[in-house]
Amino acid sequence: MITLDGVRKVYPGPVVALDGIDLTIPAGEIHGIVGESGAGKSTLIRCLTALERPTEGHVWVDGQDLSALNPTELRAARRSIGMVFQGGNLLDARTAGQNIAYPLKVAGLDRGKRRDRVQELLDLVGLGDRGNSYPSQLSGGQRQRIAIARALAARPAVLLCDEPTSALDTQTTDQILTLIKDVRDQTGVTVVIITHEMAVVRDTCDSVSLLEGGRVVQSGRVGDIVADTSSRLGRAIVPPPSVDSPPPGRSLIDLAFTSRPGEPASSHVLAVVAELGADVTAGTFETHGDSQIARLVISIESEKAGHTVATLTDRGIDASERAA
Ligand SMILES: Nc1ncnc2c1ncn2[C@@H]1O[C@H](COP(=O)(O)OP(=O)(O)OP(=O)(O)O)[C@@H](O)[C@H]1O
Repeated sequence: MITLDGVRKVYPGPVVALDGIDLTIPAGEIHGIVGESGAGKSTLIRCLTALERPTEGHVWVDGQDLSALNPTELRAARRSIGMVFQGGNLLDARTAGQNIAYPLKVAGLDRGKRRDRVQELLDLVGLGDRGNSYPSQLSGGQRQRIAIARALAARPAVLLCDEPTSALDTQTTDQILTLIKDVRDQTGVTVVIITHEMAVVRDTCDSVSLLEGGRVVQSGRVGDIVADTSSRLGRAIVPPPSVDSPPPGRSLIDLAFTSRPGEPASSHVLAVVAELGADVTAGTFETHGDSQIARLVISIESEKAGHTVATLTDRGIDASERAA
């Protein structure tokens, strides 16, 4: 479990990078941290590894208040925190196996136990026969698998991933995210993923926090956030479908709604759309838990657009005209 309690970080300048962060991430959860460049994501992750000390507040990782530890205790505590960076950050002059063994050597594990643990980790990340390969002989996805194995070597309670897939293509990204989920399922490790890719949040994270100007402006279960049609973050995670511009004289209207057991919204919404004489242009439907999240684009004659949005809104449907 990770807890941040009133964490502020002010750099000389002064630059307020974190402005009072309160956040709890339960054990075994995969939590995404999203936000624009400069929002404070890297500072937050550096505070979680104690590479950075908060100016105010406390960071608890796996039951330990990092701010209360002396340098020796901190070195030991860092072993319970694994880190994975964009691009892997492997040591090029060492083989995959030696990269994974390195933290075990630092931890003082004897050679035989190291060898067994390295093989176990290579198997865990699906590269059981690549221990003798150098990073330059591996693909980007394979290097990232080795980086994950190295981060897990000392059996950390927490795995911090800073943009783990942003250097990878879509297929490799999916494989790495599946691996992170499998690792969490098998080991119970708590995972924090910093990402600018909303698809990572949608497909992988249990919960998410949005940082803006060093503050958490929204935080919660991904399923709840995407089900909340008024949430900007929810719409970023499940975006409306992209469609071509409408022909002259017609306008597009975006609808967002959520169907839950006992509250099936789709037939109601489609009936209102038909009653108003609008056409359905495109739609996205996604299931999160027991909710079905819908984003619909409808088209209508431009002079009826204002009335259509007002009627839909009156009937409790989230609707907005798409800017031309
Ligand atoms: N060492 C530093 N000294 C002074 N200011 C810093 C330092 N590190 C970060 N900052 C500032 O703190 C703020 C937050 O930066 P941070 O790197 O945490 O944001 P970020 O969300 O990770 O951005 P990015 O996505 O671009 O990496 C920014 O205004 C940044 O310029």
